[in-house]
Amino acid sequence: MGAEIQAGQAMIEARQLKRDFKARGRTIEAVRGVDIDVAAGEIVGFLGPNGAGKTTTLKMLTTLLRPTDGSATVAGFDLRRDPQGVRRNIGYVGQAGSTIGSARAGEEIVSHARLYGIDAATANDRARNLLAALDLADVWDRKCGSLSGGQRRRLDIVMGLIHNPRLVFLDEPSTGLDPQSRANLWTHIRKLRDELGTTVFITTHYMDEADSLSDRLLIIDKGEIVAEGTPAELKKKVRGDTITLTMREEKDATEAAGVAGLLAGADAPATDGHIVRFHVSEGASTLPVLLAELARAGIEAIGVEVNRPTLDDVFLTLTGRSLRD
Ligand SMILES: Nc1ncnc2c1ncn2[C@@H]1O[C@H](COP(=O)(O)OP(=O)(O)OP(=O)(O)O)[C@@H](O)[C@H]1O
Repeated sequence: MGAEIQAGQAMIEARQLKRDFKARGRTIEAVRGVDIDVAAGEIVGFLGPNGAGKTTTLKMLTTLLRPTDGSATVAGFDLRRDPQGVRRNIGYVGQAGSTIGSARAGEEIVSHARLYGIDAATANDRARNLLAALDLADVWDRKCGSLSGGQRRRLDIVMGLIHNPRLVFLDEPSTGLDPQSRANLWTHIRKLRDELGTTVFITTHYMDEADSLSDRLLIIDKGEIVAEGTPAELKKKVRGDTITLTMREEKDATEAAGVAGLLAGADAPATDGHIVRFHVSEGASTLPVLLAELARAGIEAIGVEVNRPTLDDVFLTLTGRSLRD
């Protein structure tokens, strides 16, 4: 048995967790030995570009995939020695969702709870409480397929929490939702932590989601953790502002990058099609100089933006690439 975990103690402690895949005679090092520490009661965002190793890591931590190497304790249970213990004490909400469209929401949750050996009366009580907590009190008799995208995602979360796990994994929970439903989902995830004390480990490739929802972030790239800290701490790593120029022609972008690279305090500009992006220590005072230099070179920008540092800039600074790539 794993001991009861108090707030602030380790809920996930992974050491050098590694997973290779063999495909067509090649070895793909999907996760190259990551250390992950999550304390009880935290909301931790796991952020990285497509193919970085988020899902593979999540599958290892939830016992769905065996690590090639390394060790982990999850919710107080050893991943290798007691995968059953891990499974019983975590919730997992995958990308695909777990509800059947033609089933009625209340019955669906109760039958899911019965799979965990929870008696019908307890399952009923818990289902009603969780539905109320996620603003779904009136969907009990509704068919799952008739719910909105946001409601259905929250219903998936209810399913993942029905056995009272202390730790829940959410794999890209807001993918496909409109901005308003996404913001609403974040409010509910925060409420889960605040009211039930649930530890939340959430994968996402949305920077705004990672930024506004997470207490702490882990950024993964090419199977390795490249940064870790609160969103504010990470953004402090990036000094200055980002200037983004949109040019009419791709060849203008190359020329504009040449001009921008000569400005005082500018780093090496990155071009992407018609777009040129670079950092300067102070955007507002650099802008007039930049526009004058572009005019002198006979090139005109059709769009100019100055932005404060984002998590994408953190990633760009660390890896030289954009998270969106
Ligand atoms: N079963 C598999 N067989 C072979 N290669 C795999 C397998 N699963 C994942 N990979 C590879 O491992 C790497 C990491 O994939 P993973 O799905 O963990 O990334 P991800 O960060 O979750 O990406 P996404 O945001 O696209 O879901 C990728 O190069 C992927 O192609």
